[in-house]
Amino acid sequence: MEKPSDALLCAAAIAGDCTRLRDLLLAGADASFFDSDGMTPLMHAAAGGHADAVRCLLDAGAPWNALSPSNLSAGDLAMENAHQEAFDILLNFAIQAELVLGTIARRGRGEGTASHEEYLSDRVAFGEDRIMDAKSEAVMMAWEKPLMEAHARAICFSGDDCGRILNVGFGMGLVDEAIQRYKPLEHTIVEAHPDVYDRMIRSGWGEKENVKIVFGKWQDVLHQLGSFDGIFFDTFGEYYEDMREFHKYLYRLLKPGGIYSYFNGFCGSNAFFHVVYCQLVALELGDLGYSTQFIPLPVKECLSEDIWKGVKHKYWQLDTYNLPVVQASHDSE
Ligand SMILES: C[S@@+](CC[C@H](N)C(=O)[O-])C[C@H]1O[C@@H](n2cnc3c(N)ncnc32)[C@H](O)[C@@H]1O
Repeated sequence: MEKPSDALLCAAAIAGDCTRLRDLLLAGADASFFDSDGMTPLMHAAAGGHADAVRCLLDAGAPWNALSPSNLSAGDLAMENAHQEAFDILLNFAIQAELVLGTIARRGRGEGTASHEEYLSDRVAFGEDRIMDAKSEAVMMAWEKPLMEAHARAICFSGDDCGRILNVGFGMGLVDEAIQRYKPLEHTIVEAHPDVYDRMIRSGWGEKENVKIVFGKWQDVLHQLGSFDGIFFDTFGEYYEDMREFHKYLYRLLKPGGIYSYFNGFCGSNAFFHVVYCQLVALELGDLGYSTQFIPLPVKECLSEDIWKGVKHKYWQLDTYNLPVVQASHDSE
């Protein structure tokens, strides 16, 4: 139940009055209170750029990932208002929280999908501009073509020639079409869905001289793959934890000097959460000995409301896509 001190907490956060905030919190005010505008004290403090108040509220248990009615978190408000110090405090806190709890970490696409096994055993539907799963989630969409071309460019330029390339997740084959243009010596594609695999075979991918198709989940076939100059990872229905697991094998999958990239769709409907996940992945890859750079690509023009017709979950709503380019830290020095 709302207490009078809860509303006073918002007023103190708006004023950036830390002494008052601490007194109210000690007296039992609720740091996770939402006022009548759907704002928390932390959102008010962040929007006003009151860095000390942000710190004080986080220490008192204020939820960093609460969303306002317009889907903005405290971090989004600090970012929108260019309050660097408040933003940095929120970002560091969020990264630590996600490292421990992983509360917002889901996958890039298909947040509503019940289970990966279910996805793999259900039928998928192929359209002109999309592949849909049985639950009306988009498995892959044609608007991503320029992104896939950019990913192919990133992983196919690790040396003088394109060498051996691995793509995990065929989908519509957009990245693979782009990879083929670089004429790799060998191009291995791992795909786990029987319908997607059938379609690949029927469209002639099995007859390409430099292409090797491996049917199965990457988890089951990695041991037979060898090592590569370029790797792209883009699956569906999997969680951040799955990609993290894949990263553990990079040390033997990626040749020295090789480039790794992944579809960076994490938290694609909230700008701050997305930044948290860019930093989190970079941090965890850093611990494994890899450095990550993000190339910002504008995507606003690829997206219109129309393209999402019939799609349950709009998995991307941000104006900029951050394309990750990952290489061994000693290669990038
Ligand atoms: C988003 S699509 C890939 C799109 C692709 N990058 C393109 O350019 O069209 C994801 C693909 O990964 C496949 N997939 C999902 N889980 C997988 C797994 N564990 N191993 C291999 N493939 C998987 C899905 O069946 C789907 O075809």
